Amino acid sequence: MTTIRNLIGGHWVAPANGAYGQSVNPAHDMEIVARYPLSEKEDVDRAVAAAAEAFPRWRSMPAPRRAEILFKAAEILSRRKHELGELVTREMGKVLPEGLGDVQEAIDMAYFMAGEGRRLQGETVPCELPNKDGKSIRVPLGVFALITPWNFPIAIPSWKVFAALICGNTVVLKPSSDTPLCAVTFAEALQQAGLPDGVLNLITGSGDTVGKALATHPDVQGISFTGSCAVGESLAGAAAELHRPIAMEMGGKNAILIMDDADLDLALEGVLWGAFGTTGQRCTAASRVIVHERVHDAFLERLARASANLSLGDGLDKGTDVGPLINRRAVNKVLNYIRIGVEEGACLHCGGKQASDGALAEGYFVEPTIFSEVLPGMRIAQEEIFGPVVAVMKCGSFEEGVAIVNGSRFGLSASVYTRNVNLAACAERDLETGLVYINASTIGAEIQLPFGGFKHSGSGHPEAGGRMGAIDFFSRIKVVYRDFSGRLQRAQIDIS
Ligand SMILES: NC(=O)c1ccc[n+]([C@@H]2O[C@H](COP(=O)([O-])OP(=O)(O)OC[C@H]3O[C@@H](n4cnc5c(N)ncnc54)[C@H](O)[C@@H]3O)[C@@H](O)[C@H]2O)c1
Ligand SMILES: N[C@@H](CCC=O)C(=O)O
Repeated sequence: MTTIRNLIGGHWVAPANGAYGQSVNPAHDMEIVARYPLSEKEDVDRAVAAAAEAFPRWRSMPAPRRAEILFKAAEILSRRKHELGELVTREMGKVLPEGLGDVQEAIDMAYFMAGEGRRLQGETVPCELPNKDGKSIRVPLGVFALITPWNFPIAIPSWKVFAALICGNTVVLKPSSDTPLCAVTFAEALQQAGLPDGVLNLITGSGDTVGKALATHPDVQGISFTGSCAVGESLAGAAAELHRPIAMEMGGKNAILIMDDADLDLALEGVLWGAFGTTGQRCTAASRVIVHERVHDAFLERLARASANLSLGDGLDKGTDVGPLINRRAVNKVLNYIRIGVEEGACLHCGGKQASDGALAEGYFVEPTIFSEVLPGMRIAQEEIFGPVVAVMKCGSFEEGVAIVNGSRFGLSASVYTRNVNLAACAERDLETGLVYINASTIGAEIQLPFGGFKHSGSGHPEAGGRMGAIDFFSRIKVVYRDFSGRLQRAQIDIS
């Protein structure tokens, strides 16, 4: 077990109150992975002060020089990929190939954002008057509060940290209390890469205390939040009052639509991976599957057979397909939704129980669960469960299928399986989600494009990835006019 500290102004320091919490291995809940500071407002104040102090020098460093540090961070993360991937599996529970993928996403993001250091351009435009020019430039905002969840414990901090830093901001990162050691190890890699003191600060502790104090701190200029709708929307109200920009990446109720002409082998793989990969704990997880009535029964039977063959276990074991849920609260939440589904009259087609045979009793395991005969309005088809539970529905046409997909308060990711190019094009146009996949599952977005949801899944600023998303959110545009005529030009033209 490791005892971790907060990172403030380049130093690893104990919390002022001396209080600690524990993160555990969700596959073996007796194994304590780390003790982490249960920080309070005082610690947040110190971290924000350190970030504010570091800001002027970091902002003045040319972006290509800032990029060199990010390139180095990418190299260090690559060298330490296996160690970090295993840590992700131990602290968060996802299977090792996904743990390694989590780290790889951070490496990709570091390289991508480092490249952006040479492309932080604005524009230069011709002016209406002679001897005058005008340009727009990108400038950083100042100190950013970065608040992150546990399900991508290295990748998600990296989305925010690298984008904020390359634009010249300094940051205070508040990771989830379920995965503090992952965040600390990530921050250590950036320190090793030569990041100046105070540019990245990290404070652990509860959301209600540390997260709230950070998001509402008077010296914070912007907030980037990824997590649940309930928390995100509460922060949005506070951010509006404080007049500061906030990006919110929140939950989903993502759907796969399978048409009668689809390649069913491909669709089956997409549903299995989308619904049960990461134990259903992705914002993009496929939790609704809408199947054309002509292929519904055959597909359902194949899906049930394939999911019954998935092997549950410790994600570090080679044969494991599905790891544990993050904690006991998550197990109770998922089992409660399974009970609700049964009460609502859906058919519990397979799974549905906590798995507790042998070593599984030591962890937070729930069987991959399929409900069939689900109606679109049922709670299991509308609310984010965030576990290995999928609701299968039937549709009679493409239009009906699209209406079911869109009949949700969420709008993060959707996919369609069809061999008909016209239907694929219509899906691309008509699906009301920030991400649309054609003949691929709802998960597995790439970092070089913006990532964000419509409706209650996001704030409409897709700050996670891509130039249009991240760079636009973490910088603002300043316009500069230079008049080098040396005289009053107003008289020469009708000008407002
Ligand atoms: N759209 C995306 O990109 C994306 C990605 C991953 C996860 N998610 C969503 O995240 C959720 C799961 O993550 P979670 O359980 O960690 O979410 P959560 O909302 O409980 O916590 C997210 C972060 O917010 C902090 N927090 C909690 N209460 C707070 C408050 N009052 N003020 C400030 N901060 C507070 C937490 O400590 C944590 O660091 C799911 O809903 C999932 O869909 C979304
Ligand atoms: N990057 C992941 C989603 C991250 C959130 O949970 C995906 O695209 O599936």
